[in-house]
Parts: sequence; structure tokens; C-alpha cells
Amino acid sequence: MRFLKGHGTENDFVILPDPDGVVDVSAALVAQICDRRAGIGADGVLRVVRTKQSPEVAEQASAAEWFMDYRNSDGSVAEMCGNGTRVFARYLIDAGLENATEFGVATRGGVRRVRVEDNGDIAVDMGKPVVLGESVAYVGGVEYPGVHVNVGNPHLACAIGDPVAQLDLNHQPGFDPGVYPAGVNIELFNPVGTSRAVMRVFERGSGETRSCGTGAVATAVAAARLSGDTLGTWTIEVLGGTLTVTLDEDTSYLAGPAVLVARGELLLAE
Ligand SMILES: N[C@@H](CCC[C@H](N)C(=O)O)C(=O)O
Repeated sequence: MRFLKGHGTENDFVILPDPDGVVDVSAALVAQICDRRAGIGADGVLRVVRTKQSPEVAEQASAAEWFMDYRNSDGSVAEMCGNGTRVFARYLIDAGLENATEFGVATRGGVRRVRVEDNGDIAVDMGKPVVLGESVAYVGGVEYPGVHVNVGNPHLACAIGDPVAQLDLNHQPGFDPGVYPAGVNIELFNPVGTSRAVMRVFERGSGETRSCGTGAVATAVAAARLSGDTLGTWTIEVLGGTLTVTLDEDTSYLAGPAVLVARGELLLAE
């Protein structure tokens, strides 16, 4: 099977082109591919399938020719991946599968419109984030209150007083399973002024990653609430680079670099 490797602010993905939807990507195979020693190594897998060949999203086929079948590195399925959508778009353009500067991508969370910006970055319309209340995360025995935000997938974005650089995110942070029965992506951030935040993230199904697009949107929402606002443009600094999040009245946008770094032949099999 052919594969490519790409990343968006170092949130890295193995891309598996499967236009006719014939490849059975089991959780075990995904975990093997994402293994950083025994596999290629990645935070997740993006299978590229024609939307009309994908029964679970076939109703999106009129708005998006290609379905991003996203899997976390442990093989679990997620509804949405912001950086994944941007890297997926980069692949479609590079492979000549999309020629316009704006097009739709089908995801389990619905169609997302992507746009190639003048500087080459890729922006994605992430939809309107939904604030569902508040909850708490526990890291290293410390309780951090945060905002429960749904960006297609579940997030808990916590502004913290301690520098995020000092956190030990080698272990799963605690959270309330009553609030998040299907697990949660946890962002810990330091607001810097009125339009910038420094963020780290522990992703559901992948552990600590160097960036998370949906997490950046959730962080912008939580940071904006703290500054007494709900709209505006936020710079979110992550371990792997810088993302820009714009919160509009009706939707939100995530922008940043998305690059392909390798292509090859996958020899792994179950
Ligand atoms: N890294 C992604 C989010 C991937 C999915 C997440 N781990 C989940 O299980 O919801 C992003 O860039 O948004």
C-alpha cells in the first residue's frame, strides 16, 4: 500500500490513499503504522476515500468529493481533526485531486470547507464551536478548571497559572467521565495579552501531541471568554509552531502551514 507522511505544525499524519474504499484499516494496523519505533510514526492516520464510496458519510458526496477517514494513533476513530483536514487538503492539491483554491472535505463531523491562503497556508472553516459548560482536568495532582467546548469533537480547555512548559503530560490527565463518556482532548494554556495563548494538549487516543487544530479552536474560545469577548483573531502557539484561529459570529477558522514530507510503500500488514 502506498503512503505519504505530512504534518501541520508538527501534528503528524500518515496518509493512506484508498480512493475506492477497499482497504480495511483495522485499529491494530493503525497503531502499528503510528508506532514511532516499530512503524512509520504519527499522531494519526488519514485515509483518503471518495465520499461516495464511504457509506458513513455518503450523504456529503454532493459537497465534498473526498472523505478524510481520520484515526487516532491508538486506532480509535474521531469525528474531526483540524490539522488533519489541512494536511489532507494539502495532499489532495499535491496529488491533483483538487484544483480549486477552495473546496469541501467530508469528515465524520460534517463537510469542512478549506481554502489555500495567499502565503500557501491552508485554512479550514471549523464551524461554530459549542460551549457546553465547565469541567475540571487533573494534572500532577493539581485541579485545573476549564471550558467544555465541542468543535465536532470534545475538548476541555483550561487556562492555568503555572507555565505550561512545566507540565508533565506523559500521563493521561484526569477528567470527569460523567461529562466526557467518550473521552476528551485536554488543552492547558497560558493567555498572553488579549489575543495570544501558549497551549499544550493531551489528545484523546494519541497522548501529548505537538499541535491540535480543534484544540487550538477550543483554546481560542476559552481564552476569548476569559478576556470578556467571544469574537476575534487569536494566535495559538503550540510546541510545533503557530496557528491562527478566527472566531466569527457564525463560525470559526483555523489557519497555518500544512506540509508533505515523504511518500513510500507500506510493508506493514496485520
Ligand atoms: N489533532 C487533531 C485532533 C484529532 C482527534 C482527537 N484526538 C480526538 O480524538 O478527538 C486536530 O488537529 O484537531
